[in-house]
Amino acid sequence: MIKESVFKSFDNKEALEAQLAERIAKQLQEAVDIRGKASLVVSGGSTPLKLFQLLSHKSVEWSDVYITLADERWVGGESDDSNEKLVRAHLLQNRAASAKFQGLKNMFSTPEEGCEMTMEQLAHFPRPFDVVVLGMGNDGHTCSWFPCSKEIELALSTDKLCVAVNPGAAPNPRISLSKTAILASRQIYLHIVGEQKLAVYRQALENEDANSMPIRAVLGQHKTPVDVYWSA
Ligand SMILES: O=C1O[C@H](COP(=O)(O)O)[C@@H](O)[C@H](O)[C@H]1O
Repeated sequence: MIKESVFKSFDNKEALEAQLAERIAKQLQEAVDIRGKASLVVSGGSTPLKLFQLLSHKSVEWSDVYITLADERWVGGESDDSNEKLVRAHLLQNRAASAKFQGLKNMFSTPEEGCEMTMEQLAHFPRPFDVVVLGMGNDGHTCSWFPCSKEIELALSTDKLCVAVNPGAAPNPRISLSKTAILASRQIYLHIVGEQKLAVYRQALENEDANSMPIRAVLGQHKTPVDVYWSA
């Protein structure tokens, strides 16, 4: 059994998003006040869209905030599958338009070829990351740590910042921050919505086999605080 992390439950997603956006903004500004700069790692997919919009209006010294992605699909920046496109359209707007964003996808044709360059491009990021916002798929994946991929053990064991992933059961080759990179953070949030994700989360707490449900690699560790934000 995995010991449950901080679990915050909301009646609706709007209440969750409002509180999470407020908390992230506060932590980013505190990091800027203390260290002169802050770093934020966000996930893609469908869940964080409104959270991004709320965050973009927050009063933070955004020009001192470095933003990147937990994972990316290896597709062009104009594709609807691009996590970078989502971030550009919904987070890097309004007050947050001046944040320093670095995407994970580059001009190489595969994530295997592009991985080294991505790591170089992230080398100047303030670390440990101040805030990491993760999502979770119904198969228990987080970042692009897919249980069905042949790279899952590497993603969960490498000391490198990034790993190329070919999910098998999900579309598009991916690049993902590694478990080592994600856990080297001051605060992780797991942002999940709906009864199905709640059931997946509860199933993840049942044992520690991270290869079959990679979210366990985050929930089953005690080095980095993980707050779970769930709404119906
Ligand atoms: O493929 C991905 O899926 C997860 C979960 O996405 P959601 O649509 O269920 O919110 C996401 O966290 C990850 O960044 C994305 O690449």
